[in-house]
Amino acid sequence: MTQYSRVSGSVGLITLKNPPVNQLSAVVRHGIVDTVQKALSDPKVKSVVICGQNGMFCGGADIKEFQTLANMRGPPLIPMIHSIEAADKPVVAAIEGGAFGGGLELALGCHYRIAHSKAKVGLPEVTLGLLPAAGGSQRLPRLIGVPAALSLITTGRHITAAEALQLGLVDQVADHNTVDAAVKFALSVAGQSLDARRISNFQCPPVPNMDALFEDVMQKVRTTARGAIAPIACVQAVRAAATLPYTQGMQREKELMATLFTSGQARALQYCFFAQRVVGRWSMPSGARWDTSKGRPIHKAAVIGLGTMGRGITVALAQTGLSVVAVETQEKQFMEAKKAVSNMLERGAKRSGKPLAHGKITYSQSLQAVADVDLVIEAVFEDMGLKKKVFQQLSAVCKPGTFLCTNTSTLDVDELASQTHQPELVVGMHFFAPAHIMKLLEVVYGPRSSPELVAVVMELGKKMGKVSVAVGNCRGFVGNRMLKPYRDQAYFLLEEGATPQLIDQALEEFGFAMGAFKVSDLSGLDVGWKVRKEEGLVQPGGGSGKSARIRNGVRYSPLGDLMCEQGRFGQKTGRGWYQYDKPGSRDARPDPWMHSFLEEYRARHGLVARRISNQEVLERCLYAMINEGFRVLEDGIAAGPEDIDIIYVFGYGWPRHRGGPMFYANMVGLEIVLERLEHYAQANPDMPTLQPCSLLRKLVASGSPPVNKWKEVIKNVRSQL
Ligand SMILES: CCCCCCCCCCCCC[C@H](O)CC(=O)SCCNC(=O)CCNC(=O)[C@H](O)C(C)(C)COP(=O)(O)OP(=O)(O)OC[C@H]1O[C@@H](n2cnc3c(N)ncnc32)[C@H](O)[C@@H]1OP(=O)(O)O
Repeated sequence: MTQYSRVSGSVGLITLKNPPVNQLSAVVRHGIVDTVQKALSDPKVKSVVICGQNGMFCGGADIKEFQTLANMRGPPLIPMIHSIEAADKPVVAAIEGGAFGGGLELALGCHYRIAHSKAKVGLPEVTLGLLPAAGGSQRLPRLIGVPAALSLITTGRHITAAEALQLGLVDQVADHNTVDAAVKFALSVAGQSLDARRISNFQCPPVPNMDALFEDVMQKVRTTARGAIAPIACVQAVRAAATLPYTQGMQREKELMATLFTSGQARALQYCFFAQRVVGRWSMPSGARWDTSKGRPIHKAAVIGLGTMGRGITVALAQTGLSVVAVETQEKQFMEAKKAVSNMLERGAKRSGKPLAHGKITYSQSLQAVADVDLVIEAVFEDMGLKKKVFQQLSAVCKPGTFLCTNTSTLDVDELASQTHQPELVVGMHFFAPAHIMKLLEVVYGPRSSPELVAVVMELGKKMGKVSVAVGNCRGFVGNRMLKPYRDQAYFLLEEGATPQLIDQALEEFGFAMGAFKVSDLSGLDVGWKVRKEEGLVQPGGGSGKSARIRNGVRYSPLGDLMCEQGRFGQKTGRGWYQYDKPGSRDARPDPWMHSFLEEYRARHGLVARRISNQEVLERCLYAMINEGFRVLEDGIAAGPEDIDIIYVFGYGWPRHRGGPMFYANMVGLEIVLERLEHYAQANPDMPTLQPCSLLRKLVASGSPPVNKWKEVIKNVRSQL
């Protein structure tokens, strides 16, 4: 786990060996303590280099050890790092690949840091619901100053070696062999005084108006944290570094960490870390899996339809370095799209510092231009007739073996596949707007989809920087399917006495970026109206009599339809569930009109408004969504709860520190979720989405196992079907 050797005559070389990222598990910590001791006590050794094997310095503490305190055995990190800093021989960290969390804290305990030019460093503990508690919150501000340390520690962002050098976080950047450079450096500093190299002895560089700085940062962090506690603790810890002597600062770091370490938020965020990796190991009901299915390289791709989604997808593809053929048949849209894509690429290049990808795109107004591409993503208007036609044409035009993907968010992928000669080469690629920014990609396979294609698309998603989740084909796939009962409950609550602001506030206090009604105003009420009209659900004036609020025997709220009849489509018309200064404006303000609209609606339907509590809003909206999540699992549409949770965290604004809807259900307690659903279902027999799903009942009957054990119960349930 830790290898020791003497190199170049007088340099003790310690190599961390713990795949995959040389995380600081107990045995590695043991190894470091032992080998440092060995190097320091060997008179032939004049200086020491610490490096990691396989081009990776260290990914930090072993997060798996955090699952239970009982797992945390072995030498603790803090004294281990102190003993390195206190050493009387220079210790140099040779950082290849990355130094993250405890890995960077270890490097900060060394007297010098040399990083490879491609290495990255950071303190991402905040993203795991923690803070850098092996002295990182105290040493980093002393080394690089309070503002830069606050920026790194409160966001957890990874920075490049070049930025680290500029900040003074590393002393040298190496272009070639970092360990050789570090050994050479170690030889050059042997015997030199280390007084000025021990960071814990430093004072934080003075900052003018320190109080104002911290107040300002705290306010910003509180706004962006949406209820997460770790970013706030991070600010408090850095403040301790700026205002207290080192030992007292360390004490404060420890106290703050103790609160975070056992918090539900830390559990949720660490669950998300591993869930994100679990979904990469996709599987299909056929038994095809990520490790047995091989894709093939894609050199050239095409996008059909350059509306908002098509433009974003074109940009995302071009940014991966692929050649892209962008097709739009309508002249006006074609011209506008070229300009828009170009602007998006320029903004992206500015943001990322990467070269412009203009040259990668060829534009065409003819579908014939895609004849030689390897993969096509169709992003035309959401209309089954139109999409079918496009798929028939693609099937005729493209070379055999071309993968055909649809960006539909609502339509049946299998029906589209059946329009082609090779339905096994068709899948859904459900991007989220804006497609070049949003991280989520739902990869929708049908019963005939080839595993090779799923492998190709999952890999392509990764190249585009997306978190791709493979799901089965059903109405709304996973994300939108679960969103429907959530939205329905929000509408029903309006009928029963709530206001859009009351519901949104409850959801935003829970941690959602936006409540259900603000989201509806943003995406446009007319989108759902069009779908409902096509489904024959809309009645002029909302309908009348008892049946006005019932469709197909289940409760229906015509409120959204009535809003649309009044031209209230949301932000785009300046009026929706809220009012806006002007069409296109984003600043939602409560609209007094809504009050009379709802009162008149309730009077017409004989409804008496009652007081709705935040608790009821959360229980009805979230538990209805979670209940649908259990159905999704039961139907085999998602492979596991992790898939659902990652879809919600990355695509639907679910607060990450609550771990996703299924993890949240587990945290609340499945028996409580079941009991509340039963309660609401009994009170609302016309709302079948509140009837607890049989998988939920079975999980409760099986003793409510933790979320990572659900798959076993699901397997049993499915084998009985
Ligand atoms: C009353 C109670 C009081 C209790 C007080 C307790 C005090 C405890 C004191 C602790 C001191 C704190 C120390 C420190 O501050 C805390 C930390 O260091 S937390 C960890 C910080 N590090 C990170 O967050 C890095 C996480 N990793 C990554 O970001 C990436 O993995 C990477 C390093 C950038 C590499 O990325 P990739 O190359 O893309 O590889 P993957 O991400 O796919 O990972 C590959 C593989 O490795 C597993 N893994 C990665 N990092 C860790 C880790 N730190 N620990 C364990 N496992 C890790 C990852 O899960 C993958 O495995 P797979 O899922 O594929 O099996």
